[in-house]
Amino acid sequence: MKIDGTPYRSVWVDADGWSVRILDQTKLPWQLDILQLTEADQVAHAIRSMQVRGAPLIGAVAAYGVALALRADASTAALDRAVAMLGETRPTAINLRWALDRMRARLHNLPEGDRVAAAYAEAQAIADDDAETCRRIGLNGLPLLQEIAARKPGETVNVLTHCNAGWLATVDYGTALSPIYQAHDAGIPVHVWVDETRPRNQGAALTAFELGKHGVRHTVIADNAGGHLMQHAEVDICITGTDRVTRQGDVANKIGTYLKALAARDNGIPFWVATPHSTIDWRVGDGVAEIPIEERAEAEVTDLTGRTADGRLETIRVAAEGSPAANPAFDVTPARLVTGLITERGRCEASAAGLRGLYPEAG
Ligand SMILES: CSC[C@H]1O[C@H](OP(=O)(O)O)[C@H](O)[C@@H]1O
Repeated sequence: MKIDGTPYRSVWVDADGWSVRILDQTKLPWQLDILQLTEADQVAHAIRSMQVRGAPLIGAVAAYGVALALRADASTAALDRAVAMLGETRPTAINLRWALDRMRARLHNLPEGDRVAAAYAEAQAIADDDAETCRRIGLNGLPLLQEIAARKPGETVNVLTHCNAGWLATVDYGTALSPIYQAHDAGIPVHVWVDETRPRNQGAALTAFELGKHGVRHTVIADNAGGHLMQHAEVDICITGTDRVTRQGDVANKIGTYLKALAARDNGIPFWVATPHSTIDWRVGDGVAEIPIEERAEAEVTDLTGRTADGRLETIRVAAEGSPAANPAFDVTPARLVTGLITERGRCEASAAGLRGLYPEAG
């Protein structure tokens, strides 16, 4: 996607042919800092600190982290160390495990001398696959918005989304935002209610930034405003991303998603989840019982980072001194509250049968 006319992906190999470039998402929307990563340890830090974030992007960047590790040491021990280190950075998004498993399977049996080139090629394939997958998710989600527009000709289609599941959360195009970009580009009058998404404000900072740069009408709202807007017919559809979909259709996503799904169900509003194949965890059935939920630092809840009037980034404490905080970073929405899944292969109901229908090879 573009920022002020310049095309970007969220991760790419530098012109030097080996170092890895990322946008530092902890500085957006205030600063466009492009970081150069030269070692696997820096990739691990970038994922852990959320300089890069978003399930598909985490997987793609970790894949390049393996390539950087092998460039320094192509031994099997180094490969295993890199996979283990990168795999421990964040526990909920299954894309991380998916990408690392794919890299290990591709590289483990190769002669050491062939591993570096193969690692960069496989990481590039993962990145290219993600971009094309997300573009297709947009095409498969577009009819949902076209149907709403057809029901209310000339009126705005109002979409509510949570967190950031745009191109910044993927290699390109995004997942939940991909159908919105397609609709906007097709001339459908679309407006997006952007949940600020406490505590890290991925919505207010990143989704709003993305939509603004693409010219999509949007309004940032407090996380707790969504139910009210749904009660007053201000929301036609909810579309979110996900960090892990179970084989029965349960959905792990940013904390607060479950509450939005409850409000949507109570108000008869469709609640769709956009997911690439790399986010489906076929080994897990009951998401609430089985998906590990990342617990992040208390400071993310007690403190807030923003830009001062004179343009400086500053972090201030917003919670009472001495008060502890809890910070579960994700929750699980049971399949019964999900209207359907938007994938690169089409749309399906959030169920084992629905998923097997699109992915028969999953067995
Ligand atoms: C397209 S995946 C986006 C997904 O990832 C986000 O989590 P985080 O910002 O902590 O990486 C959030 O759950 C989004 O829905």
